[in-house]
Amino acid sequence: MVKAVVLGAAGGIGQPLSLLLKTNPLISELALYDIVNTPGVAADLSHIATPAKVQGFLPPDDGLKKALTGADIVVIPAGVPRKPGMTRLGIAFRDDLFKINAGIVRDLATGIATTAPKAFVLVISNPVNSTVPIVAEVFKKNGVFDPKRIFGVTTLDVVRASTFVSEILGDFSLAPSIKIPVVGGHSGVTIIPLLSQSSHPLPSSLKQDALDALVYRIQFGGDEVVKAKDGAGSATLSMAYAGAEFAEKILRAVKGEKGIVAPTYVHLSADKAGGDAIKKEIGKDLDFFSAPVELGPDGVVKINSLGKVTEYEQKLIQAALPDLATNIEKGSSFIDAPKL
Ligand SMILES: NC(=O)C1=CN([C@@H]2O[C@H](COP(=O)(O)OP(=O)(O)OC[C@H]3O[C@@H](n4cnc5c(N)ncnc54)[C@H](O)[C@@H]3O)[C@@H](O)[C@H]2O)C=CC1
Ligand SMILES: O=C([O-])CC(=O)C(=O)O
Repeated sequence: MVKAVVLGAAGGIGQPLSLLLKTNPLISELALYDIVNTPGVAADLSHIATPAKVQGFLPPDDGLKKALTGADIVVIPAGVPRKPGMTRLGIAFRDDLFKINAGIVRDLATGIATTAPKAFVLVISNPVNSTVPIVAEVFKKNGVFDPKRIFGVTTLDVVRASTFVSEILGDFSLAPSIKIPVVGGHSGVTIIPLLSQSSHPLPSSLKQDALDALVYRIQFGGDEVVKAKDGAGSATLSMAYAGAEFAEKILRAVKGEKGIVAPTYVHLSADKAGGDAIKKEIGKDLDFFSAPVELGPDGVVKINSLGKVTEYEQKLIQAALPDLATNIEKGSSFIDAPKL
């Protein structure tokens, strides 16, 4: 029996993500929580002939607690998305996104820490580089922090890398089999695609400016969608796909499947030796980093090395570090200093 919970289940990501989780045969119970509309979304999904029993919950009558009771895996796409002109973190508009989402994530994390502290927590809400540290701090405050069980979902960057490389290779049918580690964090220059390790090498004729453009497209893929949606939000459907894919990997690992590895943004103490090795590779003592992580029944088994990186990729890593450090500090200090 596996109970999955979606917090923010009525939103742009929440609805298609809940649909995909409802169709996952590994899930037997699906609880949908949001501040609006979950009874309708749950009723709708509950007619689908798959095993998961679906229920919707709202804040009144302890809805969050009821949704989370007995949870094995909790996915959090709650919060506001970007509008054109906003970035995920930083000054002005971006601070508005952080301010709102930081408080939402803190409150939801408190609910998980007090009701389902052993659940795997998958954080989608932006800015991921800061919201994951918020969850970690809340768990520490409640004395239940287990770094092996808290994940920032960076799968959309991995999915985009596969898709965009398939385009360059001129064969979309390759997209599902192209594997590229994308490491670092989840915003702008903190997104580091290690294209030299692609399972399907880029053409040797690819010029430097085309490589730069590809890296830029992976780092700022979110902007493409924000612009195209023209005020109606950011990526939702591709994110739902990516979130469901990552959740499925966790569930397969829990069931005992071995050798499942996925890039994800974790606290580097989740595997002390592996985490220390990453710190050495990047040359900085960061608490969080997205690295290829081997998953098992209790979450993180091993944080894998970044492997052989080119000089170009080492520069991308170095360019990411200042932002990452600032983002992590911003999230971590939010719990101790809630006044912004
Ligand atoms: N990690 C990633 O790769 C990605 C992350 N995102 C982020 O995901 C988040 C959600 O995006 P969308 O679904 O497009 O937004 P949305 O606005 O369509 O949906 C958000 C949902 O959260 C709900 N919500 C707000 N406060 C809540 C609370 N306290 N408890 C429970 N639910 C609450 C809202 O009612 C709404 O239904 C945003 O922060 C966005 O930036 C988006 C795309 C990719
Ligand atoms: O760009 C955004 O704001 C949403 C996001 O995280 C993405 O699409 O990768």
